[in-house]
Amino acid sequence: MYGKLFFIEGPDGVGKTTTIDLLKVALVQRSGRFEFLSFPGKAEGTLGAVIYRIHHDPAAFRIATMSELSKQALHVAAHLDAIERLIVPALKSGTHIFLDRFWWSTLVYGAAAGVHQAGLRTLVEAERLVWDKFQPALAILLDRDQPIDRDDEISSWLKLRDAYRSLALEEGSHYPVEIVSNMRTPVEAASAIVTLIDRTLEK
Ligand SMILES: Nc1ncnc2c1ncn2[C@@H]1O[C@H](COP(=O)(O)OP(=O)(O)O)[C@@H](O)[C@H]1O
Ligand SMILES: Cc1cn([C@H]2C[C@H](O)[C@@H](COP(=O)(O)OP(=O)(O)O)O2)c(=O)[nH]c1=O
Repeated sequence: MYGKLFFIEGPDGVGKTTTIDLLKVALVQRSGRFEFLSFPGKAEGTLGAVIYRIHHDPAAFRIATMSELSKQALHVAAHLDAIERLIVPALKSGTHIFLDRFWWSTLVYGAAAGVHQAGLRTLVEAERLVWDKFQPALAILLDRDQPIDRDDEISSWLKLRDAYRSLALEEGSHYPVEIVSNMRTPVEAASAIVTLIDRTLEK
């Protein structure tokens, strides 16, 4: 049987990494193997690692300026690499996959940067085609009304939050989507997610 695909989304500083660290511990006892991947990942020797560095430090690659749409196209390239090389083979072998981010981030961060909307949607469409029959079994949108430990301008951060919430509503008609509050302790948020995952695994 194929593994199930899970992911967590949300703007920077909402608590994804912290929650995932707790989920890794909690899900060890579950039947079926879980693999946790940051999407697209930044393991040395991968396209994802190079694109992560280009995103955060373009000057290191002697890139003086870069259009925002081309930046998102690089993200999509790294996603395609991870999907084809790692994720789909793992799902086919029966491993459950839990991703830190999904193409939702491409749409949300691209839109926030003001990129050409039809161009962005078309890039993401290529990625959706490559996911093929693998629909997410459960998408988690982690939610707060403010980021933690980040200097981001609050109004920009709230726009990202709203964009994620709208996307969650839109995507919820295609596969299960849950908005989980992180306005509580990390352990409480993680245990709410474990309950949702257990319910999904029982199906
Ligand atoms: N529920 C929570 N309550 C208090 N602090 C939290 C909570 N969740 C995460 N944090 C803290 O918030 C900061 C950002 O969390 P992080 O997991 O790195 O977010 P993300 O991966 O979404 O950017 C970290 O300092 C983390 O310790
Ligand atoms: C996945 C993805 C992330 N991003 C953004 C979100 C984050 O601001 C940034 C890197 O995200 P992330 O992978 O969470 O790494 P880190 O928290 O270590 O910086 O890239 C995009 O712009 N497009 C995408 O497709």
